[in-house]
Amino acid sequence: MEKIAMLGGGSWATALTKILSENGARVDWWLRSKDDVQHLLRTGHNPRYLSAVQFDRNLVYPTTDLTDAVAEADWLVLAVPAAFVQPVLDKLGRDALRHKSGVVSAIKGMIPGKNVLVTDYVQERFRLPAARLGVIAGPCHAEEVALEKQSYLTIGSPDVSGLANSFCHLLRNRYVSAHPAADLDGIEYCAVMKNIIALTGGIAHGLGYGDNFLAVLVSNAVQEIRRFLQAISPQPRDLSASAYLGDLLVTAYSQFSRNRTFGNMVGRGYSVKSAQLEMNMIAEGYYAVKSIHELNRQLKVNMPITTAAYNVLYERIAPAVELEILKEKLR
Ligand SMILES: NC(=O)C1=CN([C@@H]2O[C@H](COP(=O)(O)OP(=O)(O)OC[C@H]3O[C@@H](n4cnc5c(N)ncnc54)[C@H](OP(=O)(O)O)[C@@H]3O)[C@@H](O)[C@H]2O)C=CC1
Ligand SMILES: O=C(CO)COP(=O)(O)O
Repeated sequence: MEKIAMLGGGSWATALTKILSENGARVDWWLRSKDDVQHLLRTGHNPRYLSAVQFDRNLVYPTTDLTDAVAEADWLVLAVPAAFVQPVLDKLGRDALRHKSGVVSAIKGMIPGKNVLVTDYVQERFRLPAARLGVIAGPCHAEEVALEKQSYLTIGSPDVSGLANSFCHLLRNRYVSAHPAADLDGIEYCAVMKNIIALTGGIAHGLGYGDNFLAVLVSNAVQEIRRFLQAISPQPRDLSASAYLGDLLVTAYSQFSRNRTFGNMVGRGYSVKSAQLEMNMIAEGYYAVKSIHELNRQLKVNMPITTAAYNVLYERIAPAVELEILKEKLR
């Protein structure tokens, strides 16, 4: 039996724990909330995220003890939002992951302040070879996994035929298709950037812009993402694949999108703080836009959408003013 340590207590950790445990893996699940762990132990349900999902208590072992959760696992899956993951990882000893089959990040964000990809941080901190790292990507909302709607995941890793293939095998089921891919960095950066685009689309929607504008925003976003990836991680890649374009589309258009919802509130006049409080979930794009903007100070890629989102969220430019400027730059 494969043993997996799942880190994170939110929607995506809950959905992935459902998929993995229903496929017969043992999941040692680290959550930060003692109350949530107690509730899971008592009832088999995560009380605050996808609470309808019932877990098999012979396969799923919730705990607040991080070292315990990780100790015996073959695989580590990271599903703590990027803004909070570094302090969690830093509690583990530098050799704690040395014998794992792989560390797979399900996080779509960057380490704030350091502005590095989560897998780059893990590789450096735990001195792991790149071939032991992977990302879980693709257009997939936790809410639809809970409802067992057909979904597609891509596992990116330099070790396509080993790590990526093996992890796909752990995920595939009646309603989840999983495919391996080699472009770890490109997939991870794209997953970060699509959140910024969806957030900006949400701002536009909140201001009253319609579907015509959103379609143009998304088309321009593909070009912006292409330019950025070409500058930061140049290699041939097909951006129309679902790990890139599919993820951008689901986030930009879905009712479940946290980033779009957050942007929509900002467009309607909520402050960042009140939008965050009201959502009760994490919009990674808010943090990502700062990292990408700062990274781009050196790269100097033309990124009008990211610049607009940064100006609204961090320079306190009125959304209506910033969108007026952005609209002139789109084609
Ligand atoms: N939801 C989805 O459909 C998908 C999410 N992802 C990615 O998964 C990652 C996790 O997101 P998701 O599961 O959606 O998160 P949610 O928005 O569902 O939940 C938020 C999580 O963040 C934790 N959290 C909030 N504030 C803090 C803090 N200050 N310190 C530490 N932890 C905190 C919460 O813990 P608590 O409840 O204890 O407050 C909770 O576990 C993100 O990178 C996201 O982009 C990727 C694909 C799909
Ligand atoms: O990445 C995700 C789905 O693929 C989740 O992010 P959003 O909730 O913002 O769409």
